[in-house]
Amino acid sequence: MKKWKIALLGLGTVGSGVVTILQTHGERIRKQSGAELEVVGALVRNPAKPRKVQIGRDVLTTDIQTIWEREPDIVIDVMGGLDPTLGYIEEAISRKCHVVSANKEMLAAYGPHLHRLADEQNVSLLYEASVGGGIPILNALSQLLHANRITHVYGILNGTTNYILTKMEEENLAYEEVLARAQELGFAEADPTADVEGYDAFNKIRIIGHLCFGGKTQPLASEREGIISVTSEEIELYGKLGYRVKLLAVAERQGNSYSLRVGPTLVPHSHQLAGVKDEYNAVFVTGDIVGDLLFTGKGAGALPTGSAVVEDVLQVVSGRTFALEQEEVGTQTVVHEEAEASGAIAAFFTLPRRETDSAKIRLLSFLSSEAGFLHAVDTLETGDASYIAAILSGADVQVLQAFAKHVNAVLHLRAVLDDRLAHAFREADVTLPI
Ligand SMILES: NC(=O)C1=CN([C@@H]2O[C@H](COP(=O)(O)OP(=O)(O)OC[C@H]3O[C@@H](n4cnc5c(N)ncnc54)[C@H](OP(=O)(O)O)[C@@H]3O)[C@@H](O)[C@H]2O)C=CC1
Ligand SMILES: N[C@@H](CC=O)C(=O)O
Repeated sequence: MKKWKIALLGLGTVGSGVVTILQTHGERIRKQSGAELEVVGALVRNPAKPRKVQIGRDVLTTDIQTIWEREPDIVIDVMGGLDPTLGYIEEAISRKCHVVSANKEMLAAYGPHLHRLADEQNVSLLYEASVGGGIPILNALSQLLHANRITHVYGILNGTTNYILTKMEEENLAYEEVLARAQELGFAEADPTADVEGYDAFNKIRIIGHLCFGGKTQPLASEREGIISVTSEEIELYGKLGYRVKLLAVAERQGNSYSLRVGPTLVPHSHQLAGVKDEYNAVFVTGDIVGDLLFTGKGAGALPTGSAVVEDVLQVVSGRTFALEQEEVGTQTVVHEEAEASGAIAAFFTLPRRETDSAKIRLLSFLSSEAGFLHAVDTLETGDASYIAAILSGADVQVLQAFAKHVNAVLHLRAVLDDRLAHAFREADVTLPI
């Protein structure tokens, strides 16, 4: 039986999950793969820190040279970040180590570069855990959908924000409280700003973009928005209109180019993505031959993510690697507002209490007659403010923004994922809640 020496870079949430799986499933892994996996080193910052797994003190090191001296066959990056991680991974490849990584930040920025180095050294590079936790989405895109041209990918790709949005809606908990819980559960990034401001989901959709549309593209950050502006009042009002707010990541082929976008999006209660709750992720893929596919599972946490890492290690043992899409398409950058101008858009207005009822009436009357085609509207009053939620087609974003300013309202615009609205255009009959 061939022995494979493994070095872990990092032994936190995911690294501990990997070690746990190797310990609990070692016998099964040996039988299934015909390989003996041995952890010969684990790079950490603080070797004295209590660990969630039993591991020999001599395995831990703070010195990368010690890792190289142990001559690993496979290096697993569960450490995260760009610096010094990228340098370590370049070094690992130059030493002809196979690489498995969970590090979406690094792969979104340097995936094509690392693929080139890995190809030159003829080693495997796999990173299933970087997108969708335990869901085998990248293996499917990279290895099982070659004949298909992927036309769309819609995903809930961040467990932390999906957990926050779910708990805000179902348990009426405050944003800060749920974020703290997500951190305790090990879902959130070291700096949770990456989760709540949409950078993490953007990195993941960018990695999907490389695999579906090729690696030579540089999308702009202006297409990314997180959930920090989403309030419980907004969730409640859109809920009354039949929608759930989800942080959706979208990659879409457009002719010979494609667009990437991340933002809070209204998903109708009847849509499969609306039922994806807590830390679960889901990826909706459309191929030109196969049609629609839906992948779902836990998108964060030690064991789901550890499972993806260990399965990648077994792919390495079988001689497999990920491959980028070969048919390059150019990139068309779609700015958030433009993306929505052609279809439906959701507008959420907050009017401070000091504004008179007349501002609310003017706003409702503008929405019903001048702002575009109004599909649905509802209002909510609290001690502090009045809220108006509207779903419109054919609205001019600049006109909406100007009118909001005119009546001293704060406006948040959201994308809407609802094919039914195209058909409902000019058929709906909306009664104003005045
Ligand atoms: N948590 C999750 O659910 C998921 C995480 N990921 C990704 O997996 C990676 C790891 O995440 P996670 O396990 O949550 O992170 P943690 O913060 O829990 O663990 C990071 C580990 O890396 C070590 N480390 C960090 N920087 C250095 C450094 N400069 N030198 C040596 N060791 C270092 C830490 O050492 P020490 O323990 O001594 O501090 C720790 O063991 C990240 O890329 C993350 O984005 C991907 C999918 C899901
Ligand atoms: N912070 C990430 C962890 C997994 O990628 C998330 O919440 O999804």
